[in-house]
Amino acid sequence: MQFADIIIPLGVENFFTYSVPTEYEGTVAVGGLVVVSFVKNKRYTGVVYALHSNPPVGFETRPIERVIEEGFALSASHLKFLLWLSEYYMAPPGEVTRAALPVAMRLESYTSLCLAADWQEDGTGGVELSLMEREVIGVFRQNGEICMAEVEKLLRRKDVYVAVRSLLEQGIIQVKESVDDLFKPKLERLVRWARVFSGEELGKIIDSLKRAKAQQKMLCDWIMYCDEHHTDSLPKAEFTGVIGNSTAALKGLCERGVLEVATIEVSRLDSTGEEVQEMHALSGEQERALEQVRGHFKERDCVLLQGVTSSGKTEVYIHLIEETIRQGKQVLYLLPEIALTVQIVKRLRRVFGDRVGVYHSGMTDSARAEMWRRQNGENPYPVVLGVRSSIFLPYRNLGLVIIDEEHEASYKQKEPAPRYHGRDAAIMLGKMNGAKILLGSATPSFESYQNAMSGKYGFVELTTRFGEVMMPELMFVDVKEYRRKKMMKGSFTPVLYEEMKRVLERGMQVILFQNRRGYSTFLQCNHCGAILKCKHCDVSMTYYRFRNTLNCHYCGSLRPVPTVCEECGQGHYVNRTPGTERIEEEVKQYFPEARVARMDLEVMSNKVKFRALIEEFEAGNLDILIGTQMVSKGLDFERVKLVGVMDADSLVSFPDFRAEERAYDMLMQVSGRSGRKGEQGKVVIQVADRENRVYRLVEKGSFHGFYSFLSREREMFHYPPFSRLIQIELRHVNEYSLRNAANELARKLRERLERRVCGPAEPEVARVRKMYRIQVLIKAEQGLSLSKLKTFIRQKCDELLKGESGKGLKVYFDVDPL
Ligand SMILES: Nc1ncnc2c1ncn2[C@@H]1O[C@H](COP(=O)(O)OP(=O)(O)OP(=O)(O)O)[C@@H](O)[C@H]1O
Ligand SMILES: [Zn+2]
Repeated sequence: MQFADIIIPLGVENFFTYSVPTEYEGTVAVGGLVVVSFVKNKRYTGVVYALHSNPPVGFETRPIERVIEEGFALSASHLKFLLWLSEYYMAPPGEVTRAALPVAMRLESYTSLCLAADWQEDGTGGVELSLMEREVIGVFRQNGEICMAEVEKLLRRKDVYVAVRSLLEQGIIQVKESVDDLFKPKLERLVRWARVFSGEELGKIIDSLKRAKAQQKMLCDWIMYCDEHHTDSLPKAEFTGVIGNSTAALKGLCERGVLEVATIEVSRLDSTGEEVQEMHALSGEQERALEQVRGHFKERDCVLLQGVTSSGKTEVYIHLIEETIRQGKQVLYLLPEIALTVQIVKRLRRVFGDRVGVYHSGMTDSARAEMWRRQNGENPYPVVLGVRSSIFLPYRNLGLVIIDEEHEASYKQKEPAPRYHGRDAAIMLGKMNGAKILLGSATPSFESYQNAMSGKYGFVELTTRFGEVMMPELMFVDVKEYRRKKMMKGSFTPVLYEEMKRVLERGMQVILFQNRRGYSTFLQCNHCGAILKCKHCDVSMTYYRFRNTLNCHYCGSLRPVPTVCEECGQGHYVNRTPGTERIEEEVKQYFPEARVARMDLEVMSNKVKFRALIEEFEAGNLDILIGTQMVSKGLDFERVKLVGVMDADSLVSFPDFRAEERAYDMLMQVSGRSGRKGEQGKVVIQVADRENRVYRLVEKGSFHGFYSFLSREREMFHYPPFSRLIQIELRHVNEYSLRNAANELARKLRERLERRVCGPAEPEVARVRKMYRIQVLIKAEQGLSLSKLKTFIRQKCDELLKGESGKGLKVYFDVDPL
């Protein structure tokens, strides 16, 4: 008899052994997806970890219920990579699998399902439904939204999985937790010419429409549009927006056989159809850099490309991508945030057209599954552009991994586990696949820079901006002084105000950077000074003026603003520190003529809005863009001549050993948006703490100097890149039990690890979702075996969990925390 060890996509340790029914012997393979029933007969889609013939002792195995079609099996190397992630980041393999597979692929008993909104009785496209499928449809019709376990219960059968899956694939039912329907071909309504008309014919038709003015106008507009845009069709929604929204007129034209509304099937994966263009020729310096990168790749896997902002790193990448795919290999191009994909995808598609696939969390689940299946199939995209989760896609023949803006903290997955670093995981992915890895940044992370300086990575520099453009002029302005003299205009010093005026008068653009979101970060009582905090988390709530509510960024709870102070009952709440919204309001007051837009998480959550915003700004239809760190990096706008940093001190003042590195990066990056083409740009940095050493280091402008200066301290205090960190976080509803447990753990760990153990310490936010949190940090010097260390830590945590203080305790690991 054959047995299979299965990874269940849940946060449980271990593998689970199932028996392989004879009918499936030979079909079940390592890496394959199978359906099994787990605790309480709930069904899950698991991954086969190993096959063997050793019956487990002490319990009866249950059989694998079903093997999922091939298109979704993980390759051996893919599985190996996931297991490496699990091991390195101390996350159960199930948790890694959960992160790796799109929801649509790991259908499980709890997944909520319902009938597709637009499904109608005759919507099967002529496919005959099985009896079981019809029964399942019946259950959904009566019950609305239910999960698979309930379908099984209602039908009193255990074998509904096949039917459910088949209905899912036909788009008759859909997964509720995903926005879109699953595996269902996406349909789009298209307005187009009913047939080809000659100019003469059209003339006649227009004449004949004399008494149907609306139709005549619509037709004329349509003809003009088609001419201008070299097109002959338009999605219905756009047609309504661009040409006109008179349903009657459109209907009239259709009835006359001039236009038609067709329903066509489209892929969810954006495609362009745009014509591809030649790559830009590289400048002398870029050519030299490319040559050096190639040279290093002969000896090393990893190269760090440090290029000042607007030096054309992206152009160098493009040349490398071209070479790689010419050799028939794949490229993974990683970016830290979705925000940056908008512009880069355009630049890549201009050169590589439809050979570029995009993958990120903003896509619907079906689109992600479609992409997954495609990459696993015969005709995968040669180039994948995506955020950190793209490391989970299948790769056939990876030749190059590019990690752009490699210093970005947003590469790190924070919650939920696995808490992996996109950059580091991608490096490993590249190595496991024998690919070359290029890290790029204007302000490399200390970790990568240290690797470059020690010779572990190749190191290549671009020191000038493309096109002999000058680096921007930096102006530090002391806010305190202007406050004292009462010369501030709201949050603007006269210096920034005047510079803005000058730039706007010349028809150029301004970016204002404010490191916060919301109308103001917090509300404070004007009588007793109490700060309004979240009731569940130990953190101040953010005030959103436009809906007059408070929002907790940690647990997400919302509440209205109390009229009197909850502490003293006398004062009322006033805004402190201005956020992006408040800056926007002030800009409107001081620059009433200017066209202003705001870009922050709020706006970002809407993909369409966000893309439109970037396009508007690019096209020059906006004058001022106000934003949080999203505006600070990677974006490439020609006409920005001034960047204003509203409050630089807020960058420096975090209680974190990386705060200064981050502040430096941020200031360099945001400055990098100014004057990227043509004449030199300016940057006005408003500060109160003028003497801060970070500002002095920024002024000096030497990254190497900055690194040398700060890395001495890092080395002295055993911080990365001179050590590795592992953070253990404990959570409990009871603060007292938590403290006890944490002290006990720290004591146990100290027995062997001694001074490498720091804490327990309360994190900045000591309570989240009613759970108290406390952290113990382990510093591991170079040379210490990490895997032994992890085994030891895990062992001590297990002891703790099994003991008296383990009740109700939760333990989380974060390896290389940021
Ligand atoms: N060889 C080239 N030919 C034509 N245009 C170029 C060339 N190199 C760079 N550019 C243009 O200069 C601008 C800046 O280049 P790019 O965005 O690649 O810089 P970057 O180094 O990636 O900057 P950042 O670090 O700020 O993201 C872009 O608009 C790019 O199209
Ligand atoms: Zn909260």
